[in-house]
Amino acid sequence: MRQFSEYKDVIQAGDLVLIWISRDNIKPVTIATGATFNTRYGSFPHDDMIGKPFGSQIAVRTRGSNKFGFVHVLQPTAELWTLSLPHRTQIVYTPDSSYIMQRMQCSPHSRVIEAGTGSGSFSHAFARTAGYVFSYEFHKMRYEQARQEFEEHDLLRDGNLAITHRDVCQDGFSIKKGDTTTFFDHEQFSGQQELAQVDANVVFLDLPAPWDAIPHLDKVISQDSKVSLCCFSPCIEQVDKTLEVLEKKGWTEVEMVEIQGRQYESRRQMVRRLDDALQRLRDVKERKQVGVERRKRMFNKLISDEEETFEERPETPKTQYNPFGKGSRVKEGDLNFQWKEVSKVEAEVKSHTSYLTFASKIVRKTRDEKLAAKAFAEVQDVVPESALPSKREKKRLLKS
Ligand SMILES: C[S@@+](CC[C@H](N)C(=O)[O-])C[C@H]1O[C@@H](n2cnc3c(N)ncnc32)[C@H](O)[C@@H]1O
Repeated sequence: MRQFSEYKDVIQAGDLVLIWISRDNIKPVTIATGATFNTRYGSFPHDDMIGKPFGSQIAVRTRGSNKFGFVHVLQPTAELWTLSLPHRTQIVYTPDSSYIMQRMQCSPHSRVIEAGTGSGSFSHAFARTAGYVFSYEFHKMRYEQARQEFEEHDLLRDGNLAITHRDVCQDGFSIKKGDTTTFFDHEQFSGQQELAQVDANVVFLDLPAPWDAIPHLDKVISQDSKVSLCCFSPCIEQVDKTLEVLEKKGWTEVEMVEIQGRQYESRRQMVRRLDDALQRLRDVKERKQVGVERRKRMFNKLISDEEETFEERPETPKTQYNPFGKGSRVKEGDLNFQWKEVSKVEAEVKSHTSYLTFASKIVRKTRDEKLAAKAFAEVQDVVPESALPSKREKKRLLKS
């Protein structure tokens, strides 16, 4: 079973699981009979997890107390892997990777180039969505670690990912036999070909100097379909240099985007009217007047040397409803009052990770009439006759 792209119901020995201890603490563990997973909340025997459905809560009694510690055992997904993977580099997080993939229309039809691999965070997301992923890393140790992880996660042999040890800025993206790569390990590619057909239509560059890698792309990108590119750069100076090369190399539709995650706090606020404010002022004035009169009476009693008696504090009616805070408390959303939805946004932006520079390229701009006719024929099978263009319209479209 491909652990990151197929689902199963029950945990078995040998499965990679992600153990959710807390929101910031998720640990990848391979389940083994007789093994134990130790945390500060207690020791969890793997045997308690085997046979349970994924997502189960596993509880153990904390030693020396009557309390229980618990964890949740989750099935691996690209998103959870991003939160739990061992960091070897800065990584791309899900808010960025999901946006980038949808902007580049990444789908099972996509052949992706990713450089560098880094900690393999984005590689997992790409591998789940794309048809094939070519990932490149020039740091030998990071290459080895990522290769081993991809192997353990079934992304290589039976999967749709290949990693190549390469400095793409210097040596480009072409892969040939003899290179340090997992590409030719795949049975399906173990034929006679010497040079790999990369044919990428999605390119993602998370490198310090993407402008040095971009000129090498022409040799490996698709000649027949639109190619989308995204460069992930933390500094605006890098964006500037990238833009220069993109223009020189004929990339179009260039756009720079920055993702800024913000926390919105949404709640309901009671609707306050002018009448409410006037009522509140009258109320305050009335209470003040009662107090002044009471103090005046007490003072008169003192100087007239009358026997001191404690006057009962006059009962002032309790405010039933005060939209300005004090008085009877009204629960947020109480149906007896009117409310409006409001939201508060965090004042500071905390999440700048990088600037995303998008561009696209169409290499062969001539129209393949046979392919167009085939596409029309395919559309005809799924679209009702009435929604299709007339014969004359079709001819005109084909000519245009
Ligand atoms: C920020 S990390 C990539 C993180 C990755 N996107 C992730 O989500 O885990 C950048 C990686 O690019 C690699 N790198 C830098 N320059 C390179 C080059 N010229 N060729 C190949 N890899 C390179 C670095 O070794 C590093 O591992």
